[in-house]
Amino acid sequence: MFLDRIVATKREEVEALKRTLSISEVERTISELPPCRGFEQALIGRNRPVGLIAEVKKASPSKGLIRQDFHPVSLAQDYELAGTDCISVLTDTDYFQGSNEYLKQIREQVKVPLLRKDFTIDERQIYEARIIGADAILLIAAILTKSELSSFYTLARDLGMDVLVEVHNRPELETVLDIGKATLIGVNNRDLKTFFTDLNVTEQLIGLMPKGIVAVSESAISSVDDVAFVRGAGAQAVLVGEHFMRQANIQEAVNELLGPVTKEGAAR
Ligand SMILES: O=C(O)c1ccccc1NCC(=O)[C@H](O)[C@H](O)COP(=O)(O)O
Repeated sequence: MFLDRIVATKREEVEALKRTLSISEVERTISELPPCRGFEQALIGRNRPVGLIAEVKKASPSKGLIRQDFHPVSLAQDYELAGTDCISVLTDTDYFQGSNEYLKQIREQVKVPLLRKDFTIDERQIYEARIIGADAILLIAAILTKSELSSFYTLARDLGMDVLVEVHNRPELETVLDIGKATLIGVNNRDLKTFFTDLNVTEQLIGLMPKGIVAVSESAISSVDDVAFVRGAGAQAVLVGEHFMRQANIQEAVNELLGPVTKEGAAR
């Protein structure tokens, strides 16, 4: 299964990190870094009725190469100019043709809070995320134990980052809610094991979330009707990658999908 292959690759990457990243050294470096930009806060005070995390995504396991003419900084600048609340940057190299360098370069050029989109399975990756300039990390419930979800969440928060915790089914959501830490939860409409996508997953899971959670609908969103559907289901924000990556004019595409900026920030 593809997800198992991705996690196996991450285990190899973590072994390499163990040789190159000293936690005491990175803790010193991190203590001198400026604070993170509020990722979750940007979604709460969103620029439009529905918040947007726009993704910088060159390729994917399900679709192969998505964007040939791929200039990550220029894409991120277009997203920023279009009033995107947050940007997600895929840093996995083997399966998404992403890079830590892309996130570092984008960090230098845009002010929008950044999500490091990767498959976190070890605490070293969390330190690494902070050092390369992430404001938030993704924790995927499908690949972590309950105890890992809890301890990785706490570590990321201790390092000043926000955490988007991703679920795809009811047992995963129940585990996350049982831990009782997550305030920002993403429902992935894509089953990462089969790649099958279904926006109804958003409707099913957001209905089970308590009040106070910032809920994000992720994946397979490509039309105004899709946005209206997940918004009607209770999503305060959407995470969109492939649809934007296939457009020639990114700024126009953002405004067509989400509507114009209204700065209708909403309380939870
Ligand atoms: O996108 C994939 O094919 C994929 C396969 C296996 C694991 C994760 C995968 N994608 C990560 C994501 O969650 C998406 O990049 C993100 O939600 C945006 O989705 P989309 O708008 O459909 O590009």
